[in-house]
Amino acid sequence: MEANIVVLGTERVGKSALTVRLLTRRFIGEYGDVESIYSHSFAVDGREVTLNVWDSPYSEDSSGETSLFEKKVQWADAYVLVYSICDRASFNSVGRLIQTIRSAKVYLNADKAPIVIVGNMRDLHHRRTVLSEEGRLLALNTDCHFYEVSAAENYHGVLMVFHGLVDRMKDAKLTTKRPLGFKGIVRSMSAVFARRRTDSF
Ligand SMILES: Nc1nc2c(ncn2[C@@H]2O[C@H](COP(=O)(O)OP(=O)(O)OP(=O)(O)O)[C@@H](O)[C@H]2O)c(=O)[nH]1
Repeated sequence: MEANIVVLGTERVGKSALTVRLLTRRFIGEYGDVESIYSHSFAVDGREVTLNVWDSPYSEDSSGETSLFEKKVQWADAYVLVYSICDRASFNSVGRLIQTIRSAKVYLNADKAPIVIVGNMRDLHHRRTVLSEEGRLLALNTDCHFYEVSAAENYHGVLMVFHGLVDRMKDAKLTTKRPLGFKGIVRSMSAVFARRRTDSF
């Protein structure tokens, strides 16, 4: 099984931290503004699963309808929408993202693509402005799944987010990887560690 996953959310909510945690098990603190697709393979019930995870720095177009944003939505088989539990605006934007994704997918006749809502930075509970119940309620009302995690402190929680998505996609036939149609988007992990800034788009 091969599946494409897009990680979305407003700025500095921990999108790269979650992605890098999944890939390397490490939390490195600061991450470059690198637009990247990473491939990650692991075994589930004896079958190899490959996830192509698209992580991008936040920009205004992440909540809009630009062609790059639409391309991401179309490319993805599933979505990880991240907010920070210390940032109410980032939580509010998740609701809007769900609507945008769902309308695009309805248009594409693929509106059942799983969406996971992730409240990150759980370790900063003393600065919390979004209650767990609010995240859970949003997920319930929008037929999404919900996790609260700390990319900084816990690898297991991050793993659960992505493995949970795999469980939901297992029965779907996601064996065909759709081409992106442009080159130069795949960056190596070394680009993240080197904090290299790119202007590929
Ligand atoms: N305390 C804490 N800090 C975190 C956590 N996750 C990420 N951070 C920090 O939050 C900041 C932003 O993290 P990033 O992963 O770069 O966030 P992003 O959403 O990719 O940001 P953009 O690229 O600007 O869109 C960094 O300083 C991280 O170290 C977490 O779980 N706990």
